[in-house]
Amino acid sequence: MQTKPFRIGTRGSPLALAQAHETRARLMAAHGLPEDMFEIVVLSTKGDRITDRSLALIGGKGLFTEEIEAQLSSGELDFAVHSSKDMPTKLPDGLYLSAFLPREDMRDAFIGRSAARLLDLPEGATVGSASLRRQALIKRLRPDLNVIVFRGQVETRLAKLAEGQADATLLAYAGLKRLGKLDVPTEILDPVSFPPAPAQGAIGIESRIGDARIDALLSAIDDRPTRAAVSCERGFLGTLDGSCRTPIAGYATVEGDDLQFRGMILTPDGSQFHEIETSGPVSDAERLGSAAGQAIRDKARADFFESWG
Ligand SMILES: NCc1[nH]cc(CCC(=O)O)c1CC(=O)O
Repeated sequence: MQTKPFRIGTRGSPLALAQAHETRARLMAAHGLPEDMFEIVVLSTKGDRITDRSLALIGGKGLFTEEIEAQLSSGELDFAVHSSKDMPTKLPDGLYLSAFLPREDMRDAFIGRSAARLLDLPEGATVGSASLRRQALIKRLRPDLNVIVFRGQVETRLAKLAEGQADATLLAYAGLKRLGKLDVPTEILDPVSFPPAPAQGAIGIESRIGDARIDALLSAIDDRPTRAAVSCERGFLGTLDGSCRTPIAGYATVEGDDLQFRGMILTPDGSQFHEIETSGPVSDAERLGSAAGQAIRDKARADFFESWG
């Protein structure tokens, strides 16, 4: 019988804390455990401390997870709550994504000041985003727009927008919803023309491989359809490029035993892109994603993909 509280690792941003609290609430409900059986341990990561440079330039996704993973591996934490989107495709030896909460809306939200919709922005308007994927997708649809780097927490980006540093910005709808900012978006972008990042909107829980006690705790809140969709999307991402230097987009939807996936890769300026569509059984989720990655790579090799190095 467990008597000491479970130690849950998380970053300290309001979004990360909301995700840790949601995870705790689901575990309390699933197991009938009191709140004080879960201790939320807030850790600062390199990604949180460095806010003035593009993530792609300072080393990519691992920046938000290194410190937390070190404490998971050493046993100081029992499990960690993450945005699955921020997780590198390769995790440190001995750790894995052991559970996923039911996915929130996966789409991107557009927040416009000078127009409510992306396609209605005036010519040459400025859009703030630090995401290479969003930058490329914006340029693909609106090559005239001026994209500037917007980094930092959701609140920071919204403040920059309100100050007039840009005419519009884009954020994950899921994050805005989790922060209770439902009325902030002026448009929810269609995922076919503006596909989300792999694993966007899915809270993932990382823990040690072979920790039967933690596996038993977490399996009660694991959402199988979300696991399948995220496995497929991460399979796609992993085959193409594990870092975040390449604009890669894609999402899977699951209905019963059937999984559908759409993926896209773009040049950073959005002038060239390739799309792929596939479907198959949920049991093949990861393989479907990596095969789609291989297929889109083959399609693209002839023209632009090779030149990315
Ligand atoms: N890279 C930051 C990040 N990581 C996860 C989310 C949103 C929540 C999610 O996708 O689950 C965000 C903010 C954003 O893209 O607006």
